[in-house]
Amino acid sequence: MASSHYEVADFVYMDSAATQGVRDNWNPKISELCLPKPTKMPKLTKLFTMQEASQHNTKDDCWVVIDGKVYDMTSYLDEHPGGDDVVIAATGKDATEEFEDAGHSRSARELMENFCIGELEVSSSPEFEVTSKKPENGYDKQLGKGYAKEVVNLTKQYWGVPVAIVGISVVVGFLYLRKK
Ligand code: HEM
Repeated sequence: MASSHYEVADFVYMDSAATQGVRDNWNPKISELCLPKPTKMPKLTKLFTMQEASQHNTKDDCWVVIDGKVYDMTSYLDEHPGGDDVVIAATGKDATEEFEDAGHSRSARELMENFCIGELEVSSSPEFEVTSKKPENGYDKQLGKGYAKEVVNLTKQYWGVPVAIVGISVVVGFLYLRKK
């Protein structure tokens, strides 16, 4: 009988006498030998920029971005209990707040996974300023056809550090001069 199970066993016999013990107790299932468990297969996620997602903003082609994921709602618009206009108005931006404000049920959240087509590229989130020219400093990340000015964000986040350094230097200098 030539089944895949026997073909694998024959291959072991051809190996060497050292495999004798292994061979005698050899009874693997073919699935255990060759194939990774399907649950461990990596999932490929398509990434979209906000620029790209925002081009799908009509009744016939409607994508929304909710919580970092991109949903193609075109086929569901007519059935959407909240209407199509609210959804179309929420295209081209992060619609998480609007989605949450509508108080969607658990079944709505399960249903929406059927429309997920990918994820948003992190560097394309709206807090990044988009410029068409590549800036010269090293902080900027590429974003679709433009460039995200991450330096704007870094400045916002770390402005306190230089201010603290300057403040401390002024106080120390002042005390030093007074002592003299
Ligand atoms: C794939 C995405 C979405 C799915 C599957 C979905 C599904 C649903 C469902 C099933 C309901 C009925 C109530 C419930 O079961 O929660 C609903 C209501 C509603 N949805 Fe959505 N929705 C989606 C996206 C959005 C977005 C992006 C917005 C707004 C920008 C929105 C606004 C609303 C509103 C205003 C209601 C009516 C709530 C009410 O009348 O109480 N939905 N949606």
